[in-house]
Amino acid sequence: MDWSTKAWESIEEIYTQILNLSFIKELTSGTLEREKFNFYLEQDSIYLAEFGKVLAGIACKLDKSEHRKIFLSFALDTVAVEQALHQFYLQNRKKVVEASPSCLLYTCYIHKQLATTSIEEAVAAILPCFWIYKKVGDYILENQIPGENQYQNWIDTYGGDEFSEAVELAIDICNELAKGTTICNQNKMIDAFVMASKLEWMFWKSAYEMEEWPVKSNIIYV
Ligand SMILES: Cc1ncc(CN)c(N)n1
Repeated sequence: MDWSTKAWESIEEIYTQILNLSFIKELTSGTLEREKFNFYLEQDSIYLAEFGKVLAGIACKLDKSEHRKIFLSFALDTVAVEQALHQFYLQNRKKVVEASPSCLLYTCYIHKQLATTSIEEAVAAILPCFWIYKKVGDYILENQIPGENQYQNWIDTYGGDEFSEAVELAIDICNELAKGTTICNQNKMIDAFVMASKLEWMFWKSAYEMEEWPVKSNIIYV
């Protein structure tokens, strides 16, 4: 069994719980309140900015030039496509938004992986960002009720064939890196993959709840 098969089997339950989230159910039916979707997109813009930096950082650490090129293209293309999607829905709204606790936790986690763990673990930590979104996009495409859905543009970005190519490349690189490393490190890669998958679940849950910080501040800038 290759590394990615074991990794996906390790998160089957988390994935099922993602599909059962109200956010995903209402995105599928198109009934998700726009306010919750906008909250999600604003937090996702913060997430994607950090995700892009981590992808570029991973590229710098990869030994194979082919892998480096792929990660640099992820940093440029994939993130650009997603940011364009945000502009479509938010019409370049320039609201200053603070990262929610879950968003901050997730972005700090992927930066921590890049800064303090092996390159294999760092790559494993970003794989759920690709793979879970692809699965969720396909799931929504297959299960949505035919007709107008105000979130169709979002659904089409992740479901269907275009995003698949990037996802397959990311999975293949993980498998190749896993093959070239120790069993112990392969297991650490699984841990990173599982943790990032939990953080994906939290990110959607926190968007639906429009998560706030439990303590407020009254910042006075100079
Ligand atoms: C939180 C999150 N995770 C993953 C993706 C898809 N790259 C995203 N846009 N946002």
